[in-house]
Amino acid sequence: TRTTRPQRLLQAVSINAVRGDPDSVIKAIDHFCKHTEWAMNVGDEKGAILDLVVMETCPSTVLELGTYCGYSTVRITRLLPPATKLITVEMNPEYAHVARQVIQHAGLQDKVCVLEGESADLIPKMANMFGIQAFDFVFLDHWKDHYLPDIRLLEDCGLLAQGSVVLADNVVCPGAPDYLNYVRYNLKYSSRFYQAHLEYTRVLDGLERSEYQGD
Ligand SMILES: Cn1cnc(CNC(=O)c2cc(-c3ccc(F)cc3)cc(O)c2O)c1
Ligand SMILES: [Mg+2]
Repeated sequence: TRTTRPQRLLQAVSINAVRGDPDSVIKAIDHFCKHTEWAMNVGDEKGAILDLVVMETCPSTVLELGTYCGYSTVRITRLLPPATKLITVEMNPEYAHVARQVIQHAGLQDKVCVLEGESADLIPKMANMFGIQAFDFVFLDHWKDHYLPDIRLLEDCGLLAQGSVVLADNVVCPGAPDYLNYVRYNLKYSSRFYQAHLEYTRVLDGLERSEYQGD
């Protein structure tokens, strides 16, 4: 096929979504994935849970690992007050390029920094790069076997503080068993599971919300 799935998703956004309207971008992507072509966005059902957790956290510094096409980036950023920044990390340059255009279509480009590269390389540089102490909210949605090493790296870099909330997608499907075991049985976290379904399907999945209790 000439075009890639992310490019076809972006085309659906540019045709069906209103420029500067994040909700119309979200609706256009969900419609595309339900009626045209499945894609690994967090989706509408888990997205509504993501919205609730973001709203109750009221974060001022946000990190997302795994941008893909920017669907969850738009979902989160549309809920943030003007002064806040969201940093999102994507290792695949083609995904990052599509995500920047989706984020721009939503009119949220001034609140988002899309970083290209490996999360393990970038996390240790973030405090200096952005002049931040800790992240109030972290959304994990990248390679599932990177969830555990990356949350440990965030701890070691002092980027989690008491009350920091880490929300992880796909803890059932595809699954992140080592990560779940860590956050559920480690006293440094208070963790709870939100049962849902894999985006746009009836397959069971869910999100794990883990609150850092401090050192
Ligand atoms: C290539 N790549 C770049 N980033 C990533 C990280 N994301 C995932 O792997 C991911 C995968 C699935 C999924 C795929 C096939 C299937 F049959 C069931 C589930 C769903 C998700 O929500 C995901 O986030 C993968
Ligand atoms: Mg996911």
